[in-house]
Amino acid sequence: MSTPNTDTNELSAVRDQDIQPFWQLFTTYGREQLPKFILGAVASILRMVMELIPTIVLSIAIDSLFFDTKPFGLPLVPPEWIPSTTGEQFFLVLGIMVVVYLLNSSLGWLNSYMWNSFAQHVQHSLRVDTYESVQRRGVPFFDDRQTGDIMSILNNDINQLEEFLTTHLNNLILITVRVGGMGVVMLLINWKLALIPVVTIPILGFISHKFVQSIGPKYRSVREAVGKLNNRLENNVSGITTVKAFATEPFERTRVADASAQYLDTQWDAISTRILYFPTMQAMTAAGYISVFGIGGWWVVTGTPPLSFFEGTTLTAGSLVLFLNYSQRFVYPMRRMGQIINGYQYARAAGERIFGLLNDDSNSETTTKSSVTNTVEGTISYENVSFSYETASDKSTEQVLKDVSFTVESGEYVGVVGRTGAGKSTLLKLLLRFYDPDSGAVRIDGTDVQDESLEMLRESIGYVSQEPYIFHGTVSENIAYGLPDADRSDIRAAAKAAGADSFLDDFQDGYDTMVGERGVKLSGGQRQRIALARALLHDRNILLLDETTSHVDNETEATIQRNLTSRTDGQTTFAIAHRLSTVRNADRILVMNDGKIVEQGTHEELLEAGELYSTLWQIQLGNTQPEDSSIGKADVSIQLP
Ligand SMILES: Nc1ncnc2c1ncn2[C@@H]1O[C@H](COP(=O)(O)OP(=O)(O)OP(=O)(O)O)[C@@H](O)[C@H]1O
Repeated sequence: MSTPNTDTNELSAVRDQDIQPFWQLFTTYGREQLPKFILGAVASILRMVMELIPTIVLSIAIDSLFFDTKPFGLPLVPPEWIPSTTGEQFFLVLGIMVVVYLLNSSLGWLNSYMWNSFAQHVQHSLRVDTYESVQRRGVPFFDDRQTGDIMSILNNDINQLEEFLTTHLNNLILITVRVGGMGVVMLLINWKLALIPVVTIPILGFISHKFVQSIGPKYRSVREAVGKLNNRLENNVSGITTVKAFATEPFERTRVADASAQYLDTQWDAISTRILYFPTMQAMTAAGYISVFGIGGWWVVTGTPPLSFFEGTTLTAGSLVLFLNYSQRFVYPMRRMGQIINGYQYARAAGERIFGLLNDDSNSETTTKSSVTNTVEGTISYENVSFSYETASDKSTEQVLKDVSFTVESGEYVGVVGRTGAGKSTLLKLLLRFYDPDSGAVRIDGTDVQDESLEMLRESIGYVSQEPYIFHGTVSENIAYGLPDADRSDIRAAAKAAGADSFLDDFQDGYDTMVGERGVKLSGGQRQRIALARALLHDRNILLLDETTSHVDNETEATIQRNLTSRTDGQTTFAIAHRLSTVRNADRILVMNDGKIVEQGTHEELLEAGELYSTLWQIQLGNTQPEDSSIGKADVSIQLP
């Protein structure tokens, strides 16, 4: 039985697991890049220290050089190093400023270089690993999920983590050092006056925290509304011909307007909270700044502190300038704090989704034992195979294949026919191990396919699915998919055998024609023939053709059949077909009905038996009408042989 996901929203449900995304990110992906991270962090810290120095030096210059109220001295510098004349002292201050600003710029460059390199390399490794992990999943994994959900992990979530590493984590270090450094310097100069700006830090932090708490759910609503609006627009644009054909433009306009209005409402709700945040932060910082200016200014002007609390400490004009400069510079970093917390929340959620996927191996394709066969002869047997799909939304386990048994000799050409939904495609998918049977075994050359290496198994099989996928690129790239070194003449020969040469020769760019996304520039029949050519070029020992020529005209199909007969000589071939003429000349035809093989034999034998195959044949000839209402329209409408 397939191993489906029973949770429709499993990719978001992984958040509930005990995942420490940042720990895992640093221990698994950051380890190799650790020197860059450390160097970047050190540069970041030193840079912030450098930023503190000019204001300190300015405050000393004001007191000692401009107003001469204090003897000249520099913290941490021995007095014997200090020059004696005012002019020399001034040039020392000037020199310090120049060196500090030069160092600051160099450290800024080093910090950005190391940090970006660290984040980009981590992002790259993480994306490739996550893609590989997705690619390893079995087909049931993809059956139960929307492509958009998987894409959003591979793209948005990984970008979100990268942005956190590049911007927010770096900013966090910068802000901590800057605000902490300024706080410490002020406390050292006048701890009592420093209490005013320092006390604003936790208040600003609290406001930021409250902001994030209230804006978080609003952003989530915005993202949901964006998702709905995108889905609606994508659906409508993709289905524009249906919209036009059914003249439903007014109806669709209303639906788009509704989705857009929902987006407007949620976005406005978020904006009205956001625009309150920054002025509040500014007002708080301004209150601190004005208090420092009021108290400090009065103190410097009168020479005495305005309140008895401040007695026992001194304040000079230079120190006041430093206090005012530092308190004003609190606003910007504290504003950023809100963005950092926001970014952290986003990145954490993204990390949980990414690592939830990476840590969960339950849907991965596995080979139970190592490869036991090296080359495949092509004898295939199904032994009492039963199978049912189980989907997330519908837990019913109605059997699609019921106790199916048959054997096909190497080199046999086998047609598979039957009503729509009889289980024909599923039968072939079990051979490819897209799904595993609930009971029974599928064997190739006597070996259970579950005991083969998956790679070996699939490399022995050429498969053309009912809706073949054409990649964006040229015709020849599509035919030679997976064989980049294929010879042009081999590509042409495969195309010829698949009946594609006739239309390719008419194309202006021939085999170099760009086919558009999913091959939109080709007709259905042309797409099928390119997919068939692709399978033929791979020249595998087993060939599975699922309705491969259903979209081509009878004449072309007859040509393809003739080519296939000679080209697939020696290959074990299964060909599913509704148009019975397609498999008329098969060595054997398996007739399926309701998950069982109800008849098998050659065309003539089956006609003679007068059972289901014979009925279907007569219907296709137009000699009879379907009596059994369960013979679907699709069976009746197919073309005459
Ligand atoms: N991935 C899937 N998940 C759940 N059910 C599925 C899945 N694929 C097919 N089915 C169901 O299994 C049954 C058999 O499908 P299958 O594609 O094998 O039939 P078929 O004989 O090839 O039909 P057709 O001739 O229309 O292609 C159908 O009822 C179908 O709805």
